[in-house]
Amino acid sequence: MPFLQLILPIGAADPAPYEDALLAAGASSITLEDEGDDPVLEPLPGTTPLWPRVRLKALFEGEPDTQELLQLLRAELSGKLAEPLARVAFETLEDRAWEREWLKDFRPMRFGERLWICPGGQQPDAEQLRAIPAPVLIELDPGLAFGTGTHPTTALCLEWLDAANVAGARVIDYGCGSGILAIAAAKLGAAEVLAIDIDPQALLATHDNAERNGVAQLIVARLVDSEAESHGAPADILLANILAGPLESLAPAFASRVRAGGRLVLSGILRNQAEAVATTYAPWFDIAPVVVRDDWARLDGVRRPTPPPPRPT
Ligand SMILES: C[S@@+](CC[C@H](N)C(=O)[O-])C[C@H]1O[C@@H](n2cnc3c(N)ncnc32)[C@H](O)[C@@H]1O
Repeated sequence: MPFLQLILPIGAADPAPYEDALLAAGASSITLEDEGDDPVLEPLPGTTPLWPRVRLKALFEGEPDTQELLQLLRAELSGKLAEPLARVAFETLEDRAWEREWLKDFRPMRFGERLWICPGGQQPDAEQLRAIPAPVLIELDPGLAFGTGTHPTTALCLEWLDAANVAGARVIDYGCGSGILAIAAAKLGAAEVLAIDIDPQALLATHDNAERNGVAQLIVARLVDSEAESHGAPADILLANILAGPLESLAPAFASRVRAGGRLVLSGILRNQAEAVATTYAPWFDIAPVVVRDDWARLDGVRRPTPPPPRPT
């Protein structure tokens, strides 16, 4: 299936409303880049720019009508917010081009002390491996899904997993993409992992990668809708590398899905969005100081016990 890629330069404006509008219009993934040399737009009042100029790239499955898509986005973004739509561009990505896009810079990479992510068929140098007491190798082909480790948001989660004790844990990977975090958790000793996504391609990739790594029996992959009504016991660890907007909306749901004392890891958050996301989660979680890499922030926290209801007087 081809993908339509929408390229939207937003200058120095806050990306959050554009991410929300693109998700509402059906985007299955969004990335942000430094826009480089394009002309500058004025920052909106009260916003802090991430880079001097930012460009969003959003992927839509199939061949949606670009005029209808623009109408939807205009309806979501009124007034001054809609101005950058005058500079929007579209391109069609065939499946194979999209796969190559993720794979082009993909070599075995190490995260933390032990974790190696290896693209299909490649191995780290024997000498590099000898230096590590108990290396954990993950063979990965992201297929059409996000998650190779090359993105700082994924790297921040992999490093957290490497440093954490996940042995015997019940883990949720919310927004699993390629399954990279679910598989890392399983290979580091998690007892079971529930991998959830809105994108069927992500579930396929997670399933294939779990089999490739011999951990398919530990990982259940589910579409978000089919999973929502039937969730089981609260998890020991919930990881979610999505975007700030959906993470904020999901806070009450995540609070109900992590046991008291359980751990939460949130990624996909821009540095300047971290404080707002932390505040949203503060009613349920003790949030540790933010960890930042290349303008991306990771938040992690521990679920506080829910206080018992007040006794009737
Ligand atoms: C940035 S990728 C992360 C993939 C992988 N977990 C990683 O860390 O590299 C975000 C994934 O979350 C999924 N996603 C986005 N919004 C979601 C939502 N509201 N519920 C569930 N999954 C979502 C996307 O389809 C995508 O596969």
